[in-house]
Amino acid sequence: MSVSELRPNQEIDASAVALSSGTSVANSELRKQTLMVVDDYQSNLQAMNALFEYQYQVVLFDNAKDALTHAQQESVDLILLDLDMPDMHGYEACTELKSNPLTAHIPVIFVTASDSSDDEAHGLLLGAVDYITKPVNLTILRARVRNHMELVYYRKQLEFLSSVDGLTGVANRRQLDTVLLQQFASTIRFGRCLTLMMIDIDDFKPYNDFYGHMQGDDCLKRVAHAIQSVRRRESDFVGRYGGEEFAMVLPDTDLEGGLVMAQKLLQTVRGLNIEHQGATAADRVTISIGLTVYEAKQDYPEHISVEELIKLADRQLYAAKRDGKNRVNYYQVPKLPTPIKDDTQHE
Ligand SMILES: Nc1nc2c(ncn2[C@@H]2O[C@H](COP(=O)(O)OP(=O)(O)OP(=O)(O)O)[C@@H](O)[C@H]2O)c(=O)[nH]1
Repeated sequence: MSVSELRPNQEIDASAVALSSGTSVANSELRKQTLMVVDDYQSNLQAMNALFEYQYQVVLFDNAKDALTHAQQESVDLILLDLDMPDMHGYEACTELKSNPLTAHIPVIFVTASDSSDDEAHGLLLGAVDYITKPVNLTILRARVRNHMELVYYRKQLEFLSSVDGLTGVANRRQLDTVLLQQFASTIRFGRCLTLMMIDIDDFKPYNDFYGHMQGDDCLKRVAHAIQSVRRRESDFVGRYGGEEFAMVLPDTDLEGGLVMAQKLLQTVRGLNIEHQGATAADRVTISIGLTVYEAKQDYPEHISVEELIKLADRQLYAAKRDGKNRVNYYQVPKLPTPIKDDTQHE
């Protein structure tokens, strides 16, 4: 049977549907995986749509150029790609997909009338995960698509698990480093500003000593959750820096906005009202914050590194501890002519 003769497949494969649930462990929302089909024949597109629409979100393109643009902008899990298309050959499209960091991870299956083994070898060497020849055996096509979708699902689960801190559920240090590096690079490139906050639970050693390590873990989780809850924008990012220290990255946030967020953090953690008999600053759990704002300025020739940015925020964190804890200390890069010292930042 040729592709153009395909008919809707009424049988829904239960295992494939189960595997098409969302891509993150934390986010349990059910999301159909997305299958992109690129073929210049409308009848083939409609046939593929009919075959897969029950299991997957199917997006159809009759030309490679629009398909490539879509794949860069939207989430696509797997691509069925024709070889002979007027606007761009399938090999060329595959090469473009694989050379773009935004689309390189998307598996490509060639679906083509060419059954030459040289063509198949070439397609696979270009990075395609599979090569299917027309006329297509429907059962085999469905099975192959399902198998590759399964791999995509598990790969995404692994990616998610490897980026999350097991105890608190916020991003782990690895992910934090990656995001901070990306955001800082884009801040410099586009001449914007960025706030970095290093956040440390006060007197956490005495807390562990007094209440026990398990309750210490519980306290860490609650504080991490409270810090997360203060996020306002999609781009605001929280990660566990290590031990009882967290970091918050706020792109496009200046000193004023950063201090507002820091105040909210201090209040929110105090508002948890977690009793702490060994605390020096209050009778409950508090945090101290070291805040650095970086403003990319045209006339400021020296760009500091991410490591220096962290060091500057850490220095402010130590200063906040030294000044009595439960407060925020800050620094602006480039340094302001007269640094603001704002004593209203703490109780
Ligand atoms: N329960 C628990 N404790 C942790 C974890 N990670 C680090 N800690 C503890 O956090 C404590 C940090 O203590 P210190 O670095 O001395 O700091 P502190 O007592 O908070 O003092 P200040 O930072 O000056 O307020 C240590 O006792 C660590 O064992 C964790 O995952 N769970």
